[in-house]
Amino acid sequence: MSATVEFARMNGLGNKILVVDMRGRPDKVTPAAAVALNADPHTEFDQIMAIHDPKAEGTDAFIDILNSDGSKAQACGNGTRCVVQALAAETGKKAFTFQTVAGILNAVEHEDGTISVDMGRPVFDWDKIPLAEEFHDTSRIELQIGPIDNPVLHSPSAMSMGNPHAIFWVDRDVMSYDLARFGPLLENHPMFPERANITLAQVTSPTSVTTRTWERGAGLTLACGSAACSAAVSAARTGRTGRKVTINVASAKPPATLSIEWRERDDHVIMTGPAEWEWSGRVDPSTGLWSRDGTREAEAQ
Ligand SMILES: N[C@H](CCC[C@H](N)C(=O)O)C(=O)O
Repeated sequence: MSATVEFARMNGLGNKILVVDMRGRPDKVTPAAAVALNADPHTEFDQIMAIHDPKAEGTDAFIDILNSDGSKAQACGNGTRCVVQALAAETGKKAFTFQTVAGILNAVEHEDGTISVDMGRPVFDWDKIPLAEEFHDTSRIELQIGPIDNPVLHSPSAMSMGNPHAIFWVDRDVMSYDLARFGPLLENHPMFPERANITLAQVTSPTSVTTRTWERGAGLTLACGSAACSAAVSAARTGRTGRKVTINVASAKPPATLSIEWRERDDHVIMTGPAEWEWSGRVDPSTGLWSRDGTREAEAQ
């Protein structure tokens, strides 16, 4: 078995993704490899999407998702679009069914190159998100940060989109908050036994929401697809918007949008947006040692 495999550096609205081709191998991308790749400015990333051989009939691949701290994620919307683009370019297929630890995901690439991912059903039960305390209604939970009588952020909507999310509603520019400071405190708050992705959301119309996210296990990222889905669902669930919204991802560079529909007929959340290939190379999935295709750097390594 070769020591190295192909990988591609891609992004979804600036969310930094490494797509690693582990097909035909029994091993996994190790947490140590993830940490090493993230420590190098050329390969630093938010998520690794490792494509493995399918484990279940009717699926195209099993996808393992790692955060940049080496921890596992159950869902990654932006990364899933990157996987679709990579596999569509390789195979010419347009529709895919993936298996992840969180379940089955269907995705399709459209004529215009955008990609829709069916992210499945949102989960609102407090113990499945999971939260540490019982809440009958998780659309507004008791949690605040800042001075007790004048909190900076409070009463988030909590839910799982396969992975845990807390959405804090704000009424001014999401970029004006010190999320680098509050993000880690909230991600690791005792309310979230499996930690949580933390999103600031400003509703700008009945069909649009602006978001910015601190990701569990990855920190401040330019964009987060599952958080965009969670903001859209939570906005509709609390009567702030309808079930079809445009999410303006304020931190994306340049600022960009995702279309999200929380489908009435089957409760599924459909996320549509772009993916972008940047460059390819080879990587050792156990150590993270890598080289880039077609460059001197590759020859040197
Ligand atoms: N960037 C991803 C989410 C990563 C989730 C991860 N930070 C976690 O739940 O641990 C997305 O586009 O959905």
